This record gives sequence, structure tokens and C-alpha cells, in this order.
Amino acid sequence: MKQEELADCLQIICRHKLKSGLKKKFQCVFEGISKAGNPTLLNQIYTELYITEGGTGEVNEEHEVRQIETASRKQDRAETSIRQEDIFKAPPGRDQAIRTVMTKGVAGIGKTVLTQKFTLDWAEDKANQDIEFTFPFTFRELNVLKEKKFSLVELVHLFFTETKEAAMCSFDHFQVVFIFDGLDECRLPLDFHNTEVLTDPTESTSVDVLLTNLIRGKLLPSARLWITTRPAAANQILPQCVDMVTEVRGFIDPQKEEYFRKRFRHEEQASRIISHIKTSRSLHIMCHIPVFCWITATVLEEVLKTREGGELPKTLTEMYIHFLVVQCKLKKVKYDGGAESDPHWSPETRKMIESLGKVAFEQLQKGNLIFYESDLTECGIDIRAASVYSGVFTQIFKEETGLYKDKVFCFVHLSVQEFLAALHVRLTFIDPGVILKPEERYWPYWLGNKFYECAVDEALQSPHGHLDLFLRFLMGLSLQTNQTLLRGLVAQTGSSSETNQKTVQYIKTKISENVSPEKSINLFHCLNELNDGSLVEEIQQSLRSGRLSTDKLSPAQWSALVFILLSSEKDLDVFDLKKYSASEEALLRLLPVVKASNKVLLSDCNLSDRSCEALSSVLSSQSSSLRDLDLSNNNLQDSGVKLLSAGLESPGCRLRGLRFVLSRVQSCEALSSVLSSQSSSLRDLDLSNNNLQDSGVKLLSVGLKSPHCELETLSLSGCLLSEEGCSSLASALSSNPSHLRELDLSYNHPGDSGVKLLSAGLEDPDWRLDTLRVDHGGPQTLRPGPRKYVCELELDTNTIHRNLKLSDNKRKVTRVAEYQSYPDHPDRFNNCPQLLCRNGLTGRCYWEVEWRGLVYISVSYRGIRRKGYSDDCLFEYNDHSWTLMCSKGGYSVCHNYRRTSLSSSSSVSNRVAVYVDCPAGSLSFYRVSSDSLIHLHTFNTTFTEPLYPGFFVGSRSSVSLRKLY
Ligand SMILES: Nc1ncnc2c1ncn2[C@@H]1O[C@H](COP(=O)(O)OP(=O)(O)OP(=O)(O)O)[C@@H](O)[C@H]1O
Repeated sequence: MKQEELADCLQIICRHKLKSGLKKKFQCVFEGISKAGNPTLLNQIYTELYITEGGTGEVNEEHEVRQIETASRKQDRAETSIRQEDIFKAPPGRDQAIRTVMTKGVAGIGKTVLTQKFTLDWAEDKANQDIEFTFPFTFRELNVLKEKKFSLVELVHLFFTETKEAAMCSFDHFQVVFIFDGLDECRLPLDFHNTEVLTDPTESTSVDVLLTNLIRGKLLPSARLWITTRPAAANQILPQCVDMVTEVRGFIDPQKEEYFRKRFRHEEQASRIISHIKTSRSLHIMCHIPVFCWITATVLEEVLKTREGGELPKTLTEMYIHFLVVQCKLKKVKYDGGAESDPHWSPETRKMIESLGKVAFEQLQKGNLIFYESDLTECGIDIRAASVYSGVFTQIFKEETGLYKDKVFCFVHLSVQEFLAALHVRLTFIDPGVILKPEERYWPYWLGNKFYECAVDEALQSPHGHLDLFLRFLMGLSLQTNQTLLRGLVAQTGSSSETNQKTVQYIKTKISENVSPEKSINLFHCLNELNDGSLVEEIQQSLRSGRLSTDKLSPAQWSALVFILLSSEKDLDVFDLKKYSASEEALLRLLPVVKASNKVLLSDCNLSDRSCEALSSVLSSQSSSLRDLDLSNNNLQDSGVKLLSAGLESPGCRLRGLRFVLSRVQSCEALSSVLSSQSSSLRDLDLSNNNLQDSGVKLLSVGLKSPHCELETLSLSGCLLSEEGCSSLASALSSNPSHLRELDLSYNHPGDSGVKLLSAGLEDPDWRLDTLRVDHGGPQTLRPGPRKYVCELELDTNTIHRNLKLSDNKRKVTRVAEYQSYPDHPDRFNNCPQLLCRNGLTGRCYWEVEWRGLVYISVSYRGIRRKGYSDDCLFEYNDHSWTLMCSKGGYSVCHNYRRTSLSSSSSVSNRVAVYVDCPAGSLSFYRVSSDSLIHLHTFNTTFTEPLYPGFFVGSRSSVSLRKLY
């Protein structure tokens, strides 16, 4: 045989051996039960994970190229999911080969299992056969080699002895994939700036130098690399070394079910567990994290054996507590011969948990996730007992064998270590009676009452989020209810709710201090664990204020927010997008929350067709809770309305109330078809403020006429309707009279005959109609836009300041130096150069003013103070007035001390229009330019009292009311 052929042959044998070794290693998932003789086969349990390409920019925001990349990616936000076997495939539209992939994902989301499945599929010849060698490493294992020196070839030989046997000493000519799982667990100093360059795979050096050079592409540039990490640790790798970032997002709904069906072979048991999980929204949503599914499966399997239903664990901490309880019970019943009903915290179990907690904590502090016998001895665990633990407590502690000469141990999952570490802290540091040994005092936490605050600070300072999950558990364990679950183990000294409240406050201060999105999200999780009722509001504020910038959040961070919102157990009855961020981006990302809400308010949110498409899918989904939707004041085009109509017409749609604005008459046709569709459950339709005109109403009447239309209330207020429109409505209703109860035609011009036609229906016993509104009618209502709501204002001379002079038939106010001789009046502003109008507004009103100099155009409650120069008097500084400030420099708006300059004020015109809809709580300002209205700003609020228009007039300034009638 020639030399080359021999080499080929050896290589094939080596690959074959490597594959069988890997098959053996990865065919079972380690879930602690293997020792009990019941291994879980990876292929049997593996459930497809949802993986997406994930906003690479977050790795390092400063990096210019990345920013460009992020920007270009943003244009197409549609998420594409990536199949596990295609992890190295370039996404469509990207030509260059992908060398390094980084996969991020939160704790327990399935990164390790994913790499194992990838490797197993390769080893079983099922996928990626272009790869000649796959070398899966974990940082956990590599950490142990910190002090040692190897060449790359030696490192591979050490882990994959088959390659050594085949004397492989070069990988240059092969397609090789290196997998490095768990960067967050890495304790090697990866220094990309100061590490010497190494190109020779046979040169010996420390493992961190090897890795740095491999990742930088200096060493073995032809190899492909796959690194997985929890998100907070991703920034250890220079962004330019990573070609593609993906995110594991866990299980989507059908996969959650699939998981439980795979785990519980008995269909009935699986169905019972699934339906049980579905009864708790938070539990169901938490099950998108596979490790949580596993823990839930373990817990519910036990819990449901003994009782039907009952309270289900709702938070992460609760679930892990149950898990611990179940494990202890199993140990007691199976191995100690105890009975189900015995207290599960026998002195031995307690001692064992304490010792395990100590190991967990101390090793977490040191950053160790694999421990030696000596570490266990130090914590009072004797080695023989340890093997009993790992035998008995297999689901908590496992014995790792294989590569190491010494016996090593680790927890079955890092999250279990993090939980036990928190439990240890709870048991040791918080109990005031505990006297710490000097060596235990290195930790700042023991310092008494600032305990939780120190813990928060510590976690925030940890650069790669090592203590994030630990902190969540620690917070969870401070809850009285959780301590009760651990009665007998944890002393019931309990933190008082006052301490918890202080912690909540402290966390909120930290959230407001502009911490990174990852850290904020973890702090939200902590609030959730603390059962804090204002959590949702806190998230809203962070988004609204821009502290959490909607365009900088990665898809996974958004889904974390959704997760927190949904699992908060807070009533999500009404979802008001403006409270979060009035943007399409926010809507699309928060869609699962929309789906879980009953009433969804989306008015004035700059929504386009993209939102319509997404909403349409929510509408047609059987599982959606959405019943009421307000889409008014968005610039929806016909195409958008069409998309929405498809959802409205779908058989699954159970929407009852809809409020929106139709841009064009064609949209009426689409809506009309919804009304006449058999499956439509629409009962309330509010089309107020639409320029529908008679022609639009005519089209709509076709739907109203249909026997399938069961609309009960219809508002066409301010829709430019005249007599003709009324007659179409009357004719439609006479064909289908038995459903509509309320018809609002206010702010239209139905004329006497229109009113007569419809009023006749009120009397008709066949008609169900019992309320007809035709108030505020008149020809002026036929003007398009807000001008139809024009109202005549009258300045209140009793309020006018003495430096303001009236002219032009009391329509104009000018600031003057000389005092005017107005009589004393309690309503008069005596220090601020202001005045109010007489009209107390309660409905919809529109007016225009002309101004010069510096003028505030405001609306205010009547109670505004008149005396003195305090904040309560000035229109800008209180919560009962809303103001547009106009000056040559531009416009700004102000309410309750918060002033915002308007960027669109580059061209200032001296005419301003104001439109207020008091019941709807909206106040809009426009600039008037050659008769067209240019929107400046809208305040959305709730007006609790009648509003009085008013003005502040600066020196050498004037303002006058325009005559519009
Ligand atoms: N695709 C999957 N199918 C079935 N079970 C899974 C899957 N992925 C994960 N699991 C379950 O979840 C557990 C945790 O998964 P894994 O260890 O892969 O998470 P991880 O993302 O690596 O977590 P960490 O960041 O904490 O290390 C597994 O032990 C297994 O029980």
C-alpha cells in the first residue's frame, strides 16, 4: 500500500472510531437517572428547538461593522429559524463561508443538548457528512487544564484518543469542526488583545493561548468553530472573530407538548400533565425553557401521583424547591425505607442538603463547576457518602468520569448548583444566629441588613452574569411563601415583607441606572421572584423612557421580556402599547402578550401593514384571548385593512369589539365582507372620526344588511354622513333589524329627514334599536378631519391678567407694559400673564389661534391657581394643564414639568390648531400651513374634569382666536 493510501485508510478508521466513541458518549442525555438504570436516549427525547439568527450587534455595540450589519439586518426583521443541522450554513443572501458560529441562550435553554444532538447526528451519519472530524469540547472540561501546556494536536489527542492511536498530527487537510460548549463556564483568561500569535498546531502552550488563536483564526484557519454561551458571557469573544450569532429560544408551544409526550410514554399521563401545565399561564410560558420542562416533568410526575390539581409552582424558585422536595422524598422512600408521609427533612437529608449547598456556593464563588474529592471533603462530605449522593441524589449531583484521573463531580445542571448555592446562603448568612468562621467572611453578604443589596451589587458587577440565576433564586427564597414550602429545612426567621420591599426598591433604583439590557432583564426576573406587583409597570417605564431601547434589544431579550410579562401572573386584561412604546417594533415583539390580553389598545402607534398581518394571525388563532381591539389613528392602508379583515373573517376569530380608522372607501368593502361573514363574532364596531362619507356607509350597509351580521353597537360619529348615508343605514337595518341596539351618529349632518328615518326605527317593534345619538349635528360637521369639531371660544375676562389687553372684539390678547384697570376678581391670574376661556369642554372640540412672540397654548382644569407665581399657576408646571409652547425658536410641549422639544418644528407657522377629544383623552396640536394641518403632538391621557383653553402671553407677544364659522 502506498503511503498516501495508508494515511487515507488510517484516517477512515480513525473517523469511524471517533464516531463510535461519540455515539456512545452522546446517545444518552444525562439527567441523573442513568445510574438508576434508566437512561434517557437523546434521540428519543430530543425535541426540536427554536433557533434564530440573532442580532449580532449586541455582542459589542461599539464595533462599527457590526452596527452596519445590525442596521441592514433590521430592515428585514422577519425571523428565520435555523435547523439544528444547518448551524454552519450561511443564511440566504450571505455568500461568505461561516467559520465561527456563536450560539447564545439563557440557562437551561438547551445549548448543550443541541451540540450533543449535532454531534450525535454526525456520528450516526445522519447529517453534515461533509464534516470529516467533529471534536466537541466543553469549557467546563477545559478549565481543569488551566495550568497545563499542550499543543492543539495534543489537546485533541487527550480528549479523542482515537486520533492519537491513528497518529493524526495535522488537521489542515480535513474539514474539522470544533465545538466549545458553555463559554459562560470558561475560567481561562481569553485575552484577544495581548495573547501571542500561534500558528503551529504542534507547538505547546497554555490552553487559553490555544483557544484564543483558534478563535482568532490564526491557528487552523480552515477549521470551523461553534461556541455556545449564556448571553451575558458572550462579550468575552471579540465580535470580529464571530461570523454568525444564533440564539436558542427554546421550545415553542407545540414543542412543549411534544416534549412531554416524548417523556411520558403513556398517552394519558402525558395528556394529564400537559393539561395541568396549561392551567397556569406562568408555568406554561416557563416551559419554553427545556430544563424547566425537565424539572416540571420530574415534579409533576410525583405531585400528580399523590394529589389531583392543587396549587402549581409559579416561579422558578418555587419549581426548584418542589424539585428538591421531590428528590428528598424519593431518596427517603426508595433508599431509606421511609414512608411517603414522613417529614422529608430528616436530620440526614438536612445535613446532606447543607453540605451540597456549601459545595455549590463555594464552588460557584470560585467559578468552579467541576470539583474534586478534596473540595467535597472540605465541605464536610465524606467521599463514600458522596458516591451515595451521586447514586441516590443522581438528579442533583453526578459523578463525572472519563477524562480525569481523579474522580470529579458536578451538579446535574448548573441551575441546580445555582439554586443550592442560593439555598446555602439563605441557610447560612441570613440567620442572625449563625456565627461564621473567619474564612467564610470573605464574602460581603454576611454584613447584616444590607444583605440583599450587596447581593444585587455583587451580581451586577459579575462581568459575565455568573451570579444572575443565583440572585434570582436568592430573591425567591426570601419570600415567606417559599420558606413555608421549605419548612423544616429553612428556619422561619423569614425576611419581613418590609425587607423585601426595601430590596424591591433597591432593584428598581438599579434598573433606573442604565444597566445593560441583560442586567435589567435579570433584575426584572428578580422582581418577578419577589412577587412584586409593579413589575409590569417597571418594564413599561424602562421601554417608554428609552432606558431599554426598543431597537437595541435582541430578539432573545425581547422574548425574555415577554416571558417575564406573561409569567408575572399580573392581570394582563388590558394591553396598552403606548405604555410600553408606541411603535410597530414593540408591537411585533410583544405579540404573545397581545395574544394573552383581552383588550388591546393600539391607537396612535404608527402601525403599518406589517402589524396588520401579525394582528391578523393573532385574531385567527384559537388560543388568542383577544376580544377587543382599538386600532384608531394609525395610518392603515387598504392593503392593511384587507389583511386584518382576513383575520376577522377567520373561523377562529372571537373578537367582539373593534375600533379603527379606515383610510379609504375600499376598506369599507373589506369590512363589509367581515360583517356579512358567517363566523364573525363582532358585536361592537366603532368607526368614529373616519372620512367615510355617504359612499363608504353605503358599502358598509351591505354588510349590515346581511343576516349573518349580529352587530349590537355601531358608532359612525364624525364620519361626514348626510341624509343619504342615513337612508342607506335605515334600509340596511330594516332588512336586519333584530341585532343593532345602539347607533351613534353624533357629529354628522343627517338633516331632519335622516333623523326622522332612523328615529322611526326606534319606535318600530321589529327593530332592536333603543339608542340613537344624533347630537352635535350640523353642516360644519361635513368638513373632513378635526375641523368638523370646530367650537366658538370666548375669552374669560374675569381671569385675564392685568398686563394683558383685549382687542378685536375680545378675540385678541396682547401683552402690554401698563396695568389694565380690570376689577378685582377671585378668578384673575394676578402674577402669571395668563387667561382662560369661559368654555368648559367635555366633548370633541377644535379651534385655531394666531400667535406672535412667545405664547403658550394650553388646556387646563378650572382649578389652576390664580394667585402668586407658583408652579400651580403656570400652565407648564403641573399635572392639570397641557401646553404647546410656541416661539420663533420652535415648538415644545409640556405637561407636569416634562418638556419635550418637537423636532418637526423647523418650520414655524403663526397659526396653530388644537383638537381635543375629552372622552377619548386625546389632545392634539397642529401647525396650520396654507390651510392644511401638520401634526405636531398628541397627548394621550384621561381627562377627569372639563377642560378650559387658556394662554400664556410673553412680553411683546400676542395671541388671537381665529374665526372659523
Ligand atoms: N432539545 C431538547 N429536547 C429535550 N430536552 C432538552 C432539549 N434541550 C434541553 N433539554 C433538557 O434541558 C436540560 C438542560 O439543557 P442544556 O444543558 O442543554 O441547557 P444549556 O442551555 O446548556 O444550559 P446552561 O447555560 O445552564 O448550561 C437538559 O438536561 C434536558 O433535560
